[in-house]
Amino acid sequence: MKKIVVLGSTGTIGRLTLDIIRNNSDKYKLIGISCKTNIDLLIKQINEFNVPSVHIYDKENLYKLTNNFNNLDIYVGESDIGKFLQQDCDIIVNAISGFAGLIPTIESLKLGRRLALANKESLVVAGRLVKNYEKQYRSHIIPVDSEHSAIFQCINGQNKYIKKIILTASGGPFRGYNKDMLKYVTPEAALKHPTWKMGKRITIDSATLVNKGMEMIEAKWLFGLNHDQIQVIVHPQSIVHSMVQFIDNSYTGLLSIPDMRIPIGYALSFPERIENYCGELNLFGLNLSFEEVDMDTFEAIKLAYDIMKEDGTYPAVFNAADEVAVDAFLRNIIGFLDIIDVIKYVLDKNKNIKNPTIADIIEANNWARTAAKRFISGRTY
Ligand SMILES: NC(=O)C1=CN([C@@H]2O[C@H](COP(=O)(O)OP(=O)(O)OC[C@H]3O[C@@H](n4cnc5c(N)ncnc54)[C@H](OP(=O)(O)O)[C@@H]3O)[C@@H](O)[C@H]2O)C=CC1
Ligand SMILES: CC(=O)[C@@H](O)[C@H](O)COP(=O)(O)O
Ligand SMILES: [Mn+2]
Repeated sequence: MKKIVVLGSTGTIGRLTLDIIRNNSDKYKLIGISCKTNIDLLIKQINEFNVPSVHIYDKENLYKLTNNFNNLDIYVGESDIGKFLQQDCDIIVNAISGFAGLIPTIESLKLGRRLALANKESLVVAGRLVKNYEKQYRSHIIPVDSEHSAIFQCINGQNKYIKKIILTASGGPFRGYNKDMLKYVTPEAALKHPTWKMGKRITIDSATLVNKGMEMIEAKWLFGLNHDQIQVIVHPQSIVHSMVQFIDNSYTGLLSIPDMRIPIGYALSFPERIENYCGELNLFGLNLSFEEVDMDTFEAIKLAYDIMKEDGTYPAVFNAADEVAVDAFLRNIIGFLDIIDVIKYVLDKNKNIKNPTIADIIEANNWARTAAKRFISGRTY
């Protein structure tokens, strides 16, 4: 019986992880969960899984927990995350969204645990440090992101023979649009992802292709690649979750229906596999297509190549500016194309720090948020 902690259990990935645990109660026991504000759902999860300990980021609704439970271990705020994770467990799933996932990633790695990592931001903003912690504390990151789970499985121990990886992108809801068409698209339209059901921020990031830019950086660190070993192609059906091309020009790819329970299940069961109740592929009904990515319209891919080459605090600034810009777009304060303009402006103003410490990265994140907010509110920095 493996003991599991799920960080961000109230989110899309968190809820799907609980679904796998629910269906494999002979293999997995949920011993800790966390959320930011959604205490009502957290309470339902505590009751269903009889969870003994929880972490909440915001203390605002703490009273709801203390009123309902006598024997629950409750941890509150960022300063408590290390203590919360110290309990005896086998796998920590980090399904927190955004920069907030970084410290929980580091605390998990310091404990030498298996980390099933959905929070791609941790690797984007601090990839080198995160990989160093993994090595130093003999912990093990298993990717949850569908493309990276696919690549992890496709490499199959043959890292030294990789020529390049081919990261597939659905192209999002605006595939084929030009900049004129993108000018007036609404948050409602951008939230209609063609193949996946996800949280709001990542769904908007898929529409701008910032998500794919982040995934390029994530892949660089996870698999130790150079920027020129990473190719992005558009594959609208989201059936081939990515491919690896080896030096002999053979390719391996991983196919399944687009259902995150498959890569989450693999991150829990690795190196074994568990049966899954997700749908099978109808091979005879498949119509797979691949297209070049339009980098002039979707500039995030070009930016990601530049950021990978520059490294330092640039990736943290890229992520922070995007988090602020996406939030402003969702609140109808800026337009769709402004998202990338905000990111470019903030990157341009940033003084890059090479080989940053965690403190440098946190500072760059805070600086970039302020710069992005000022730019959005019409002031320049
Ligand atoms: N959804 C998907 O299919 C995929 C997601 N990912 C990655 O997984 C991560 C989660 O995505 P997704 O599930 O879609 O996101 P959601 O927005 O659906 O869920 C986010 C979760 O994180 C919690 N959370 C948010 N902010 C904080 C914070 N400051 N401190 C602690 N907890 C916090 C939320 O709590 P509350 O509910 O209380 O707000 C919620 O449980 C992201 O990094 C995303 O890029 C990767 C691949 C696919
Ligand atoms: C499910 C998953 O892994 C997402 O990150 C997905 O990749 C988003 O789709 P896009 O390919 O449109 O970015
Ligand atoms: Mn992905």
